[in-house]
Amino acid sequence: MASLGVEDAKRLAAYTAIDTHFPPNAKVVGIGSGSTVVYCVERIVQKRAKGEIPADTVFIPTGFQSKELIIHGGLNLGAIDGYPVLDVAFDGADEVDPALNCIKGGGACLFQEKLVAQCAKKFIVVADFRKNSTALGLQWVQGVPIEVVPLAHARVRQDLLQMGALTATLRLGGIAKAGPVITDNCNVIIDAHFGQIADPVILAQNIKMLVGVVEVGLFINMADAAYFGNENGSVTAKFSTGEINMIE
Ligand SMILES: O=C(CO)[C@H](O)[C@H](O)COP(=O)(O)O
Repeated sequence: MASLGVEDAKRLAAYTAIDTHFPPNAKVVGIGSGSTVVYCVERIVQKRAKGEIPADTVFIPTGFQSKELIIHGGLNLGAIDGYPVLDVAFDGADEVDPALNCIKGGGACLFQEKLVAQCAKKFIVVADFRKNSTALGLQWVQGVPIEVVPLAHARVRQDLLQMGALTATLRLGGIAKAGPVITDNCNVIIDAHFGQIADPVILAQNIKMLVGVVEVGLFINMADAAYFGNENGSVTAKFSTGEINMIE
């Protein structure tokens, strides 16, 4: 029996999702952010070279990293303000619950990721087995990423703690940058851990109401399908309909 490492599991999920959900006549396709999406682009480039993907398909990034992936893959780059309707978008996730609600924003790209997902007729999540969870907040304990206007960070952190967050931390750049991570939209990120999230819908609404919050890394009822690469070489495909397929 195969025993895949995390990177191979990511690649397996990404390739399976692209092979299954990339429309043969796709006009506009969204590309998410993170390390798993790299394998989506890898697969798209392979298929395009074989003529299985139209040469004129336009690809919409969700931030700096995916823009670079699209350019370096030799794909046609578009922008979301020029293409507000997408055939499909592929993106990673930090944690996915059985209803396919997701925590996203581990790479600080959640605002553009949510905008692109919202514009897509289909939103497909790709991830490794670690992200397949029974409830949000159980496995991704760094906290829900929240994009905040810099001037509001102190107040929003206070508000989150009052709302019941166990921690609400301004994300710092570490050794790469003195001070906070600055998003592609020139904002900061607060990671707020609430423990196991009982009701992600209400939590997302309440956080979004706070003055200074641009977007919340809780993606509620957005994903149509999620593909998880497993250690044994299979892929678990979960759908918003509740259907689950094991692809061996
Ligand atoms: O939301 C994201 C970036 O903001 C990523 O999609 C998420 O963090 C998953 O990343 P990876 O594929 O590297 O595990």
